[in-house]
Amino acid sequence: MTNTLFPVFLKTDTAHFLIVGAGNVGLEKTETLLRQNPTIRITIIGIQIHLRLKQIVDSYANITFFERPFEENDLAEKDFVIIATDSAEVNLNVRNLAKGRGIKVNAADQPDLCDFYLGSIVNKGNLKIAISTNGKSPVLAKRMREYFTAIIPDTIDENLAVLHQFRSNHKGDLQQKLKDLNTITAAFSVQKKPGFWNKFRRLFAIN
Ligand SMILES: C[C@@]1(CC(=O)O)C2=NC(=C\c3[nH]c(c(CCC(=O)O)c3CC(=O)O)Cc3[nH]c(c(CC(=O)O)c3CCC(=O)O)/C=C3\N/C(=C\2)[C@@H](CCC(=O)O)[C@]3(C)CC(=O)O)/[C@H]1CCC(=O)O
Ligand SMILES: NC(=O)c1ccc[n+]([C@@H]2O[C@H](COP(=O)([O-])OP(=O)(O)OC[C@H]3O[C@@H](n4cnc5c(N)ncnc54)[C@H](O)[C@@H]3O)[C@@H](O)[C@H]2O)c1
Repeated sequence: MTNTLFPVFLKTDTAHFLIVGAGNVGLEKTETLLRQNPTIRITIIGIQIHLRLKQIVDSYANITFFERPFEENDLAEKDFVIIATDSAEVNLNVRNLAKGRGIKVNAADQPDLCDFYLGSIVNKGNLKIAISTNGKSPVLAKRMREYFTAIIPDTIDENLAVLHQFRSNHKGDLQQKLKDLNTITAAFSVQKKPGFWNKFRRLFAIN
């Protein structure tokens, strides 16, 4: 097995993230988290802070910043750590201390230090797709995000609302409910769109 990653969808309302490093990468990762949940709880540590990140910190009550070097106690009561300093030594130290406490770690440019990777995310209301290339090509993950964002209509969220309603109101037994749900979603079946995968193959020049 060469790809053993298991995607999960994390509830961010209850999670507290620690970001160590407040430069370009710290900024990018903060924006990435905020894009999914503007009220996500984040603590950021950095000796110096990127100007734009300072503006973000100042405008979000849910983000706390400490302008100093990382200390072990920063890990207290954190659920996840994103490591983004420009010192490989500091990054490794933070990772080892976090591991000792059972806290899961992402290190921006060091896959070997990561317990989890951040994915590229397609957002269509309640439909969310997370994309990974198993660390092989983040830029392809970005391209795939752009592709799926373009081809999936925004109105999919309206379809979801109707389906949710139907699902909640259905009075039949489970077998009947499943049958009916499959029937009313038949328009989304791949078999109904034979041209789709050919177009996809052409786009990515796959033989
Ligand atoms: C998906 C996304 C999420 C996010 O970070 O938010 C993400 N990277 C994104 C973009 C991106 N990152 C990089 C480029 C420059 C082009 C290139 O190198 O390809 C671009 C493209 C761009 O910016 O346009 C540089 C880079 N990234 C990593 C390395 C180190 C290495 O590979 O060894 C290097 C080289 C550093 C160097 O050379 O110095 C490593 C990782 N990057 C990952 C995630 C994880 C694997 C995800 C997967 O399985 O695919 C992993 C393993 C760890 C992690 O960071 O979680 C986000 C897309 C957001 C979007 O949707 O737009
Ligand atoms: N900028 C990018 O897009 C990019 C892309 C790929 C990889 N990287 C790598 O990622 C790392 C970070 O890049 P960057 O551009 O964010 O660097 P940066 O210099 O902008 O930021 C580094 C941050 O780490 C902080 N820091 C250093 N030692 C610390 C400590 N002991 N405790 C707390 N904070 C500490 C600094 O104060 C600063 O806020 C570098 O190793 C870089 O090579 C960067």
